[in-house]
Amino acid sequence: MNPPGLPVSGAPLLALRGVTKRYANGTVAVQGVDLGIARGGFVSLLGPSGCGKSTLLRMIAGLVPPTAGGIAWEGGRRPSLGFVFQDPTLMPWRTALDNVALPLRLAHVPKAERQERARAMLALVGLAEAAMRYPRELSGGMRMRVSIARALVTEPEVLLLDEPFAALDEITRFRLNNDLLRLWEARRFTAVFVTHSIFESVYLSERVVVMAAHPGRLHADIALEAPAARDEAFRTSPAYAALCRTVSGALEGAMAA
Ligand SMILES: Nc1ncnc2c1ncn2[C@@H]1O[C@H](COP(=O)(O)OP(=O)(O)OP(=O)(O)O)[C@@H](O)[C@H]1O
Repeated sequence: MNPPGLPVSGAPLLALRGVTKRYANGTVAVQGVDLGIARGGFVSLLGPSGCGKSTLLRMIAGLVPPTAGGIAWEGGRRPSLGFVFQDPTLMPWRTALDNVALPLRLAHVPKAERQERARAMLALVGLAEAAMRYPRELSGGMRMRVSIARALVTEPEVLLLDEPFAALDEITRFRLNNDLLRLWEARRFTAVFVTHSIFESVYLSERVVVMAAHPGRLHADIALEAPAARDEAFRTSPAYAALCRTVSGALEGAMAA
C-alpha cells in the first residue's frame, strides 16, 4: 500500500493538487486532495458516505469548481468526458436508440450516422434487440446499460461513474461489472469509478483510492495486483478475497481516522 495521493509514474492524464471544496454552508466536502490518474487506468474512489467522493468526481468533470487547489489535464486541455450517474436519467418519451443517440444529436452528427453509431453501441452493451423499446419497457439493469451506452457513444477519453450500480440487485450488478470491464478492455477509456462497495472496487479496478470523511480526504492508495482476466473465476478466488481484505483494512482505518 502506498501513502495516499502519490502521483503515478510518468505524466498523469489528470493531476489534482491540493484540491479543496468548501460548500457555501461551510461544509468542507474535500480537503487538500493530491492525486494523479494515469491514462487508460481504472481507478475506484472508495469511502464511507459523505467522504466527498461525488464532490471529487464532479470537480474532475468540471461540474463543480474547487474552492482551492487545481486540476491539470495532460496537454492543458480537458479531454472528452462521459458521465454515468446512479439514476440512468433516460428520457421516457424516447426509445433506447434515441436516448443513446442524443449526445450525437447535440453534437450535430447527421441522423444516419448517429443512428448507426447508437445501434452499434447498444449492441455492445447487449441491447441490440431493445433499440426501439421505451425506458418503461426496460428492466433497471437494461436502463443502466442504455445510460452507459449513451455515455460512451461519443467515444470519450474519460468515463466518470458515480455509483452506477448501487440501486441494482446483486446478479444484475455482477453482470454489469463484467460488461463494464469488457467495454473498458475494448475501448481503453480512463475510468474513475465511485463506489461504497469494497467487493466492486476490487473486482473492477487496477487501483483503489480510499477516502476518509470530515473533512473528505485521501486515506490510502492501493495498487491491485490482479490477473488480467477479471471474471467469475477471479471473483471466487483466494487472490480476490485477499485483495478485498487489504482494501477492507484500509477502509476500516479511514473510518477510524
Ligand atoms: N451542494 C452541497 N451543498 C452543501 N453541502 C454539500 C453539497 N453536496 C454535498 N455536500 C456535503 O459534502 C459532503 C460530501 O458529500 P458527497 O456527496 O461528495 O460525499 P459522498 O462520499 O459522495 O457521499 P455518498 O456516498 O453518501 O454519496 C457531505 O457532508 C455532504 O452533505
